Amino acid sequence: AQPSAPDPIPVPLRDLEFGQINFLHTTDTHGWLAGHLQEPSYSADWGDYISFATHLREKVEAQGQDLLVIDTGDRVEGNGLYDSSEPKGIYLSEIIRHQHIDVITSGNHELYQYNTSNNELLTTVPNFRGHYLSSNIDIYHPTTQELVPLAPRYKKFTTKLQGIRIVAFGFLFNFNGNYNNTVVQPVENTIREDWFQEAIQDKEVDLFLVAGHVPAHSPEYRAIFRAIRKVHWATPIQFFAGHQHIRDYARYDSKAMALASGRFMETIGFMSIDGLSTSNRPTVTSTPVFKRRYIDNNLFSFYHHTGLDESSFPTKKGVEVSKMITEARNALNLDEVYGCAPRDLWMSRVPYPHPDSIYTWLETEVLATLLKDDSRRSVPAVAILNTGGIRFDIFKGQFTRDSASIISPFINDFRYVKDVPYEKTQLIMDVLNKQTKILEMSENADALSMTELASPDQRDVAKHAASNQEDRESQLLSMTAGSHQVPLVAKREDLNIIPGYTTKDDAGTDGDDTIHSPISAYQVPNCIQSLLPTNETKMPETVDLVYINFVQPFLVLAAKYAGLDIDFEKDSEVYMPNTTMSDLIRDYVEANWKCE
Ligand SMILES: Nc1ccn([C@@H]2O[C@H](COP(=O)(O)O)[C@@H](O)[C@H]2O)c(=O)n1
Repeated sequence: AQPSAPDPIPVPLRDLEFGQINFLHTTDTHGWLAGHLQEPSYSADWGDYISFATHLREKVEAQGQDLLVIDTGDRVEGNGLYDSSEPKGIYLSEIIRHQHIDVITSGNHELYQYNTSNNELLTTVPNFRGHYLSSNIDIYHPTTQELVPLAPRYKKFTTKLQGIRIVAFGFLFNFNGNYNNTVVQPVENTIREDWFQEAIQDKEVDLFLVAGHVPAHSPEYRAIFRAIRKVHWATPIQFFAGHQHIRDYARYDSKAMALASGRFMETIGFMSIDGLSTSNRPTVTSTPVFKRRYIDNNLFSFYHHTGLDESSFPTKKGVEVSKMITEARNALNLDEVYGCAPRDLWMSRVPYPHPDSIYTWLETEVLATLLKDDSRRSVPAVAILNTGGIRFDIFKGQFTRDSASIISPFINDFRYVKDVPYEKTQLIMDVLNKQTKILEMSENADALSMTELASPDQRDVAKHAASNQEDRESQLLSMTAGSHQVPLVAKREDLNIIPGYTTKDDAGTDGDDTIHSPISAYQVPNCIQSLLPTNETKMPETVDLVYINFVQPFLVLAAKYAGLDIDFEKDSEVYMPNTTMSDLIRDYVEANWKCE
């Protein structure tokens, strides 16, 4: 772990149940390779994970079993270790490559920016040659301009000890926010292509492995499941899922399961399958047994599951990689303190609006006091921010350079359109926040869903809110299938049961390795707004409609619904040039949150 990482708290744990084939899975790590430096439950780093995988491999191989390591993308954007170097990510790929990963895929975040996808093609794919799969992404090669697959579409391989024959794919969900140097083909079209149909015709297969940056419960994975089942009615299929930032497990039939392993290096997913029929060991009965576990990413869990301790656990490589992370963090000055947060500010642990909601704070403090374009000083404005642009809670205490990247990593500009009737801006806000269903039924249904404006785990909170009438009234949900954060060391006095993930999934409520008490999650809107200046006594007739540029495609639709004829491409201009949300937050912290 990193030198400043808090020690994990001893807690009651459920064991791993090993099988013939075992998997470790990460997804949506978003640069958090140092682990969580303010939360003991998730305080192990990538070096510890390397040691953990090494020991587990030794342990299962000693029993004649196999272990595969999977990563399903969104390794970038979301932490100072990636976002605060210039260019971004100069340390990250070098650190990640030290983990042996058997199947690795791309997420949507690898494709938002031209440089990120090129770096994927020119660095990460070669680093994981033979393991990186890309079934539905093509890229215009930066030198030849030729459209080429980002990586091989699929592979067939056999496991080291048992020779289990696996056909593996690597998918991305139907993403359309990529920069125009990449092409993401919808999954439903990809599975009609000859290469995919040929791959699934193979009769010499013991297991299909579908790794992807695709939610476990999703139309895309359903489609792949159906396509494989049309040809192989009984061959086991193991899906590895991501993107929604939640712990989740989907059961498609008795031989096809999907595991999603959370976000931000909080969770190491574990999966085992026993009773596979293989060419070496054909079995006739065979309904294989699938077991899943969501491991809290900390050394207490790692020691427990490997049966090792402080002195026997660290491997040479693991220690070296932890050191590389420390050095990178130092070089990037990630511990530089901008100020001290006087209290916790939560994304979804409190309702919105609320004095402890990060969104209320942004509206009433940060945007209200700092969002001003010099050339538009005298003009009132309505500023719109998508809640998904904010990625993490703020914890009471030191707010560092790292915190700024963690809270708001994106390089989104502010833009504005002038002379928009104030009333219309409120209609627009209504559409962005409330009219999702109408928009989804419209002809643009495939293109945009307003829920993309919110943070990914909110889709899960919304799902549970809709299915739980009682809780709906208060919008309070106990932590069920979802993600969300444990408030640091909020330890209960009675037992060592600390708040955290209490996952409910298709296999029940016993998936988490750590027995936690639940925490709450509230729904928040897709977008929030601030009227500037805030001391206006009466509502202005017209305003500058200011927005973060990620919102623009959604605004185009919402403005149409509100009866406005705005050509956002032509009529909008940059507001506060060279300023991002992260800059505003940093300025606010420096000016207002002094450390005692
Ligand atoms: N420039 C960006 C990019 C993304 N977002 C928000 O993040 C969501 C996607 O997050 P995942 O980690 O699940 O891929 C997206 O839907 C937006 O809400 C953003 O605000 N700005």
